Amino acid sequence: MSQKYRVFIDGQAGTTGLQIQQRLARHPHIELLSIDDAQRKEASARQALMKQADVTILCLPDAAAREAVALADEVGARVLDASSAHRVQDGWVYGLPELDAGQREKIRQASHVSNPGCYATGAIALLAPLTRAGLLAADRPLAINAVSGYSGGGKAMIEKYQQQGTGFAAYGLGFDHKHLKEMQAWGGLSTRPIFQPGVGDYAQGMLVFIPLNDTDGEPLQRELAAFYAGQQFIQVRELNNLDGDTAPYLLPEALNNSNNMELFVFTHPQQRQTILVARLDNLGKGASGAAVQNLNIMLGLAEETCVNL
Ligand SMILES: NC(=O)C1=CN([C@@H]2O[C@H](COP(=O)(O)OP(=O)(O)OC[C@H]3O[C@@H](n4cnc5c(N)ncnc54)[C@H](OP(=O)(O)O)[C@@H]3O)[C@@H](O)[C@H]2O)C=CC1
Ligand SMILES: CC(=O)N[C@@H](CCC(=O)OP(=O)(O)O)C(=O)O
Repeated sequence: MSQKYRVFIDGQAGTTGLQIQQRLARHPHIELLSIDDAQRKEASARQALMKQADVTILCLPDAAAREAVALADEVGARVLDASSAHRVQDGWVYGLPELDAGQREKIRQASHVSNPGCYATGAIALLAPLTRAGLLAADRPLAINAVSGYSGGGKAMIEKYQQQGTGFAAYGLGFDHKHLKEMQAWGGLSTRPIFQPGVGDYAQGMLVFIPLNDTDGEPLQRELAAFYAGQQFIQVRELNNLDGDTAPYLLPEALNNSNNMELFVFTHPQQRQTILVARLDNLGKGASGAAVQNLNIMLGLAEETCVNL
């Protein structure tokens, strides 16, 4: 196929934007429309590029993303939004292609696709098949913990960590993290979970944990393995399968620069205690890799093209 699709990245100079740009620069079917640096926050220049583009990818803070969508809608532009502004909003399709059997087709047809949050990608991938199968009750009170590399906080956090080496920090202690809504909505939960993340003194890579008391892990692992069988980017590991090289530790950086995500189930059958874990690159399957995967689906291109850095 020789046709090239035009893509404009609004927010191309940010962390997510740059990573998408790097991926798309070598994409055989994409021509990147770029904006003059001096004009990158000017509405009219951005809107002109949105009009020319087959898809505009928004890599902006939430408020700026909302404004950009208004500009895009005025010229009927197709949008893929990496921000958290539209993830549970009517009229938008949630860009997790592996969510269920019909999600890819919804993404392919959509004019407005919202790329999932990094933590939410891991939590929803673990929860959705299990709540749907009735193996986890929708109203079960859950706690979700996670650790992310500092690149998850964008340019400001990267600068802070690189200059000051701030060390590990726990947050989410106000019970209001911005990924909670999408975790609950797409994870199939009727009860709001507690979500308590942390940021580590390393650049990228994340682990998302869901500990479960009074629960056997084996049927959960079986369901996850069956549900994701054949998916290119989600690998379900064997029960209690720690990395051979690094056991007893599970390292957050193992999938960096890839669009892959691993799901693990650790269980103690006698104690009936289980921990579900997702491992992914917050900038890969958690952001830019996922955005390129969604873009490929929106344009009817091979899903795996240039999703890895
Ligand atoms: N980092 C991550 O792991 C993930 C981030 N995201 C989301 O992606 C979006 C971008 O995040 P991230 O790349 O980390 O953020 P960054 O802070 O690294 O980049 C944001 C970019 O947007 C630009 N910008 C801000 N306001 C405007 C505006 N009004 N018009 C045009 N450009 C503007 C900024 O410009 P300037 O350079 O001048 O500041 C900057 O280049 C956010 O919504 C974030 O939540 C999603 C998943 C993961
Ligand atoms: C370490 C860190 O600060 N992480 C960010 C989440 C990054 C992310 O996924 O952002 P989006 O919701 O825009 O997708 C946070 O907790 O707010």
